[in-house]
Amino acid sequence: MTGTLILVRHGQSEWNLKNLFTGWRNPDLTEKGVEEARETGKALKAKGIVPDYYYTSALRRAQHTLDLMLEEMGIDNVTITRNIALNERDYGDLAGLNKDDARVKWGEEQVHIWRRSYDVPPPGGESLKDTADRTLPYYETELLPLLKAGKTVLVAAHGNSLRALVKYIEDLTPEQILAREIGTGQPTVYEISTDGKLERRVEL
Ligand SMILES: O=C(O)[C@H](O)COP(=O)(O)O
Repeated sequence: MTGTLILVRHGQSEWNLKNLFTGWRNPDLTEKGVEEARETGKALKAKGIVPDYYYTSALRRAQHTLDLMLEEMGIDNVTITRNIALNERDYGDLAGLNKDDARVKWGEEQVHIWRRSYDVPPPGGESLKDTADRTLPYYETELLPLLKAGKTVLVAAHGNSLRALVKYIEDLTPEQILAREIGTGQPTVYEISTDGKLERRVEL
């Protein structure tokens, strides 16, 4: 029996809307973000998916996304595990800055390197590799045993913590993962075999 892993990026946040680097800062969802989370919850419900376990980060936008999805799925009274291992990449000194202002200040190329290189961290923050170094051990110790046992696990998290997981699960190169954008509210669904390997990606 395969396990099912559902990864969902939080809906649009107030800082996504304002085009600000967010990282570990803690804005909530916009109205559009609320709607995106609800739509994803409805899509999972329509597929008859009922998760056994629920995980999210320590940040409000991901927690709120999960709560809204559960509401749409008609699920309540479940245990939700929150852990900073699933937090967004820490954007360090860039957090709170406008992404276009940062391009003017440091140049398009430098900002692109900070945002989309694999192992160059922004000043005072984490690279995608640093993010993977906390996200993957958590996946391996907490989530993978459940998936190997055939459980369905729902994770509401962030663009870059999810990118770290997607890279590992799909065995992508740094170049491949950096070209992969995960939209707000977007689900990625995998079936994982009893030996912990990716069996297939499922389109919702
Ligand atoms: O933290 C942020 O600013 C965003 O959620 C992700 O930003 P990115 O697209 O620059 O990686």
